[in-house]
Amino acid sequence: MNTPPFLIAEIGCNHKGDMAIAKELITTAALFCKVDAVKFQKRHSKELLSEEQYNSPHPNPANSYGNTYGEHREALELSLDQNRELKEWCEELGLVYATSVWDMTSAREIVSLEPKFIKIPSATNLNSEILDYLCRNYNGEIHLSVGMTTQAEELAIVERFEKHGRNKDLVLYSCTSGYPVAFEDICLREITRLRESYGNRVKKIGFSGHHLGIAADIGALALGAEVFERHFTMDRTWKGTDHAASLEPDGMRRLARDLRNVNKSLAYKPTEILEVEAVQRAKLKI
Ligand SMILES: C=C(OP(=O)(O)O)C(=O)O
Repeated sequence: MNTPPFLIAEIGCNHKGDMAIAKELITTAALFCKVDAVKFQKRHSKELLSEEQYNSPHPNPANSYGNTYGEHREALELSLDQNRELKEWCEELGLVYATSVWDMTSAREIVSLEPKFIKIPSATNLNSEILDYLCRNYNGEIHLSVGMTTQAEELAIVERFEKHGRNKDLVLYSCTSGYPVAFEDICLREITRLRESYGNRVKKIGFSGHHLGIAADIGALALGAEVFERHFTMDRTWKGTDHAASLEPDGMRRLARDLRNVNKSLAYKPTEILEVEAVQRAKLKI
């Protein structure tokens, strides 16, 4: 029997800074879509951004929730206490809660919540201070995306985890960092390359998708990905970069269903003629 796929609805900042929307997304992900986990993002924008970046306008003003990029990021941020409340809400609904951490303060804060896993986004995977901190101070799984990352950087990341003796807690995600990603840029065979290079050095290979539809995720499953992350929103037309690259509830529900069904079907025939076929063989075969 194949390991069941693990599907994460990436809420990220799609709650728009509103706890009611965050809870509605969690409840829908649990009860309607039946995913395994939901994920958020934690940032301290004053720590993460230079003063100049903080005070500059959003590069795409139509997507901005504030007068500057920094204000925009703050408007989309939930506090540590709010994250604690969301984790409790997830637990009540039987969902795994997780968060990606974008800076050291966020890493320390989220470690204190003791989630089942913590994610390192592609943008932060070269921050050795965060990687070392998590390897030393956090015992759960560490999930890490390799969008915007060279193969030499990728190897150095895996070696860093090995040096800490934490590589068997590492889930490495293939990812193309684009919003949304065109089909020709998804590059699903990167999953095969990651499996061949690191399959026996890390815990699992995953796929973090920012594309349209759900077909590519099924391809990723067939190529051996075991963990799947897709952005999740109540409405793809809402303002913001991630919404357009997200699945709405019915898309997420169909993805969860199809991943599980295709996973069951990925097998060789255990006998040359299956039981179901024996009946047909007696009736139909000439
Ligand atoms: C941006 C994130 O991930 P990825 O690099 O997989 O898109 C994230 O997890 O916050």
